[in-house]
Amino acid sequence: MIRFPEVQRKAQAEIDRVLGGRLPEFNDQEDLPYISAIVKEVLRWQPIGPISVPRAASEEDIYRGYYIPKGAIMVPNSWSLLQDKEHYPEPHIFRPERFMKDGKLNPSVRDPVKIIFGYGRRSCPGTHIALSFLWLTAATLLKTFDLSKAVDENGNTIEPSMEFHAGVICEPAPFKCNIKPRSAEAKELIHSVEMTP
Ligand code: HEM
Repeated sequence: MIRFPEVQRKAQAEIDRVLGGRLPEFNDQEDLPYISAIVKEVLRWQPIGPISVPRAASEEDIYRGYYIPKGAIMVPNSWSLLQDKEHYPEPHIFRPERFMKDGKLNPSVRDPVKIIFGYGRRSCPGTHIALSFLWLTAATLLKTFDLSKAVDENGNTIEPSMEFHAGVICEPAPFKCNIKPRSAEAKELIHSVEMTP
């Protein structure tokens, strides 16, 4: 959101139009398709698991002309599937709109969820809970806070480095930013859900 403020503005416009002055709930998902599109694009654009869990071939096989001996270890390249130009034109660009059509989610676009949570019968059993919480966290943050670039002591904007740690789990390197309540009303909403000990 810090790097792509126009996405943040569009998401907040959708949230304000649909929710008015209240916080999002799980059952708002259908009415907030752009938030769902952002979650899909976040999972696609910089996948947390660019390669998936290796598999061993239980039998020998031939796939697209390649001979695969029994016992061969195969490493799924999720990154390459998520960067496939045929499914995601200009794949290096962060563009949630690629998942939308006529104001709704477009079911004909390949869903990154089918890739990022692994494959087959050992795919992630936490998929639904992870997606629900990702969605609710994104919607709640965007409803209540403005995220923006930090400013240094001389008043210069600090651009986020956009560096990512390489590894089995790929996460962004630490970066400075501003996170501020959007309004006095947003502040009240935040305090209204504060946990009491
Ligand atoms: C964005 C969040 C998450 C991502 C991207 C993710 C991704 C993955 C991937 C790629 C695998 C390997 C699947 C395969 O072998 O094909 C996996 C396995 C697994 N995940 Fe997740 N996961 C997430 C959240 C969660 C959560 C919230 C839970 C639990 C509540 C969970 C529980 C598990 C378990 C138990 C396995 C091992 C399944 C098995 O080997 O049979 N995951 N996950």
